[in-house]
Amino acid sequence: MLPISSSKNLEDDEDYSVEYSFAVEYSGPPVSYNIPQAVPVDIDRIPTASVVSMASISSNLSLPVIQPITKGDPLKKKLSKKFKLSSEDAVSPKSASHSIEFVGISCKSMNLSGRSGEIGLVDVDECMPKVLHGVDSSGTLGFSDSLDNSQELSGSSEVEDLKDDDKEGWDLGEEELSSALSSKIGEESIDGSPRANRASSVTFGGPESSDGVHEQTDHVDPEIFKEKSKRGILGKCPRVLRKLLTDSEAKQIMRFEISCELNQIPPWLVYVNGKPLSHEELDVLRTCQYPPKKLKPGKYWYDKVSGYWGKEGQKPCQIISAQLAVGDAIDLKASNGNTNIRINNREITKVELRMLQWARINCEGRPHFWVSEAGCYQEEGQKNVIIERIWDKTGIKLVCAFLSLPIPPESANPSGDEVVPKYSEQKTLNKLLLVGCNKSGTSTIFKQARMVYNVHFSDEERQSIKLRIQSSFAEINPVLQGVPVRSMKKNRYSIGPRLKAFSDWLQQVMMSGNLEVIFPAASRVYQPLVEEFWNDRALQATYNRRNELDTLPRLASYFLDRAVEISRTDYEPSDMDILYAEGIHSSNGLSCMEFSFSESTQDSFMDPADQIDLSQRYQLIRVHTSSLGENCKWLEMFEDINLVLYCVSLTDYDQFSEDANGFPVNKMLESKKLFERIVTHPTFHQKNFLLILNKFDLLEEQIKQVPLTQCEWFDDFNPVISHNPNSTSNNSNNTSLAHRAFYYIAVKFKTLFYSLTRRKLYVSLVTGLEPDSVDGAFRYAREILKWGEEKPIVTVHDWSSGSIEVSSSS
Ligand SMILES: Nc1nc2c(ncn2[C@@H]2O[C@H](COP(=O)(O)OP(=O)(O)OP(=O)(O)O)[C@@H](O)[C@H]2O)c(=O)[nH]1
Ligand SMILES: [Mg+2]
Repeated sequence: MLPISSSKNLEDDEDYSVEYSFAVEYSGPPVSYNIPQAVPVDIDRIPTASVVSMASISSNLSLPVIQPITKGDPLKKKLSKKFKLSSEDAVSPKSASHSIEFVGISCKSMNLSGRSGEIGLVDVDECMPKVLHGVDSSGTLGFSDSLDNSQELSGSSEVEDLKDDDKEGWDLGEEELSSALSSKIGEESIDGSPRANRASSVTFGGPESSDGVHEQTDHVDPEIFKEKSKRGILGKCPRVLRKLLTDSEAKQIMRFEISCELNQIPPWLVYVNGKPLSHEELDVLRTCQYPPKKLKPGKYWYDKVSGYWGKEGQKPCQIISAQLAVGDAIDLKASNGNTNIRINNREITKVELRMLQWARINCEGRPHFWVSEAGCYQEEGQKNVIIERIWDKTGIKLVCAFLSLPIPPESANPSGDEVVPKYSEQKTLNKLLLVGCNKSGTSTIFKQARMVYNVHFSDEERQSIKLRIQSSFAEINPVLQGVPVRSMKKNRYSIGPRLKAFSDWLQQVMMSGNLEVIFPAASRVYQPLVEEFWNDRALQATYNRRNELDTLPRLASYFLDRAVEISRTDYEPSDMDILYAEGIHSSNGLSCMEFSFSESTQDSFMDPADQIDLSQRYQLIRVHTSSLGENCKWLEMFEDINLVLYCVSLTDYDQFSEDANGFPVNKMLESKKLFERIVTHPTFHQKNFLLILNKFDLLEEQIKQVPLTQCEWFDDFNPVISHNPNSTSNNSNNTSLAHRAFYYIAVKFKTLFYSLTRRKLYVSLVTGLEPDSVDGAFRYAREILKWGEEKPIVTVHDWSSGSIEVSSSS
């Protein structure tokens, strides 16, 4: 039936979607199914509402207050059904006012206007934002405390009721509202179990959890879970409210929402060491110096002695203030550890054990430790032996950062040269481990990556780098001066007595180990001398023959060219200086940084399906082999690494180092041995490896002088023979020779890797000193990670067919 039009012609009426129906009572023969009952509509009882006053929240924001719907209205029943009120809720207890609260939202908001008895939809533009507050169980509409203005609504006795403690809040988002009103959906929107109502929060936001990710629900009280997921949207402004209000108004409302008493965490939903908290305990917890961050309802454990705090069954996530009178005594299995090692009567988790091992705390014999708030370890039964404060150990904070373990709150902003990256959720991080033999170039690649991905050096870091460069420069000078003097003709290479004295003094200072302390001041005093020293004919003559000096590191050339500038007090190291400087990360053999990729031109040519999410975070951990311990036993700390980058210097084939007994070992063979050890380490079982063949620029030079066969592993390298008759091999071209050598070495490692793991090794050709080259290698690493996600079991690649896939950016 079409609507009866009183004032308009049918043709003018736009809304043909409105349908009416009528029903008559069935009076036919009996049927086997239930016949729908028609409930007659009593026109007089259709609810009406009208704006009775304007409630002001602030000077420039007022919201219309709507007249309550009268008791026993059919609409009330309809609404309660839509909102799935349980029958007890719908039946009105005399004084309790259960309020459903929602903000007049959605582009079509509900207009319960005036007394004409019509309910219609109007455009938002035509009306003020409506706040429809609560149909309570007695059928009243009104404000709840969250707007904190119930006083202003005097005159309405129902409003007074809202001050009762026993209020019910509901999340009602725009979708629910509009759909409830347009009778499209209903059932799934709101759940109203009585206890949950007591605890549920009052929100202006939509019902969906902000990040769309819910925490693990098993073994979690459904009540806690519900409360937690609702809490996530507190203070988050729904889209529509943003459209309706100005920024500051919306912000103010959201602030009200957060501070509203009803929205505070119900203490009985926060369990600490198995016991729900009281109001007082929650207060203690919230107001202590270092409270738990973003506390939500849930089950937690708390170690009162040390302040460690975590979710039940999980490793610690924070260190809060110690000695708080909160919760019961801690349970041995609070964090679900299985290490047999206890800290303050809690069995610790595997990662915590790794942290202790890294800190070189002896964990043999299943010790039980007492750990103080300050981080002092004491073994039970050994009263006098107190191990130094764990937080004073070098590198420990870095270790915690990549193990995602908490550090003490007061040291969250550390000083000194330790860079502690911001803690990120483990699950979103892709972890890359960069490792290689001595001088393979790992720290150069690490520093280069820092520059490429804009992980800036702090002022403190720059300062310590500056001292390091200045002092290592000072180390070079005497070497340069001392060595040739003995072996070369005196008249040409010897220096004058004054400079000799200076050089001797430097050497003395170096031996005393005080160079870094003395040098900044010394550089000011001696800067003219350094300049003179440098310009000295003898030194220059020596410098010109620097290639003959084993003792002179290659990088010395770079710094010697800048000698005068570096020895100035106001010298600021450039990025290039930092890149070339050695020993910057050597204090603990461990460096760690987080980065993400910026968009590159390469990416824009990619198929959108292949493009990689730029918000992905990566963590690069560089570890020096000396920190891996005997037989690389500390590698087990890195079990959650996603990709191992193994770095090899291509020039190692003719270089030697000394083994433990003082015998020379070819460095390439040494690197091969370490590679085998790491690849076969149980921690890295089934992990992907990317081999970084580094220092290609140097290989190009070196291969002209020294054949690759110098290393016995490469004795069958024969670049003259070409299996492909079509290839125009040009062996006089050294670049191509270096490339051939690179391919050959890559295949050697691939063969080795395959024999050890039956898997494919990825290879990347790199020149660590070139940013694009390093960037290329990391982008390749990113692709490998992506393939790993798509097909977790990597198929074996047939490298023997002659095809070798490499990422080459040199
Ligand atoms: N020419 C050239 N030099 C490089 C390259 N990569 C590293 N180097 C130099 O090789 C030397 C050793 O590099 P590092 O990055 O310090 O090596 P490492 O792996 O950190 O080794 P440790 O110092 O033992 O920790 C440094 O002098 C670097 O400047 C490269 O690709 N080309
Ligand atoms: Mg280094």
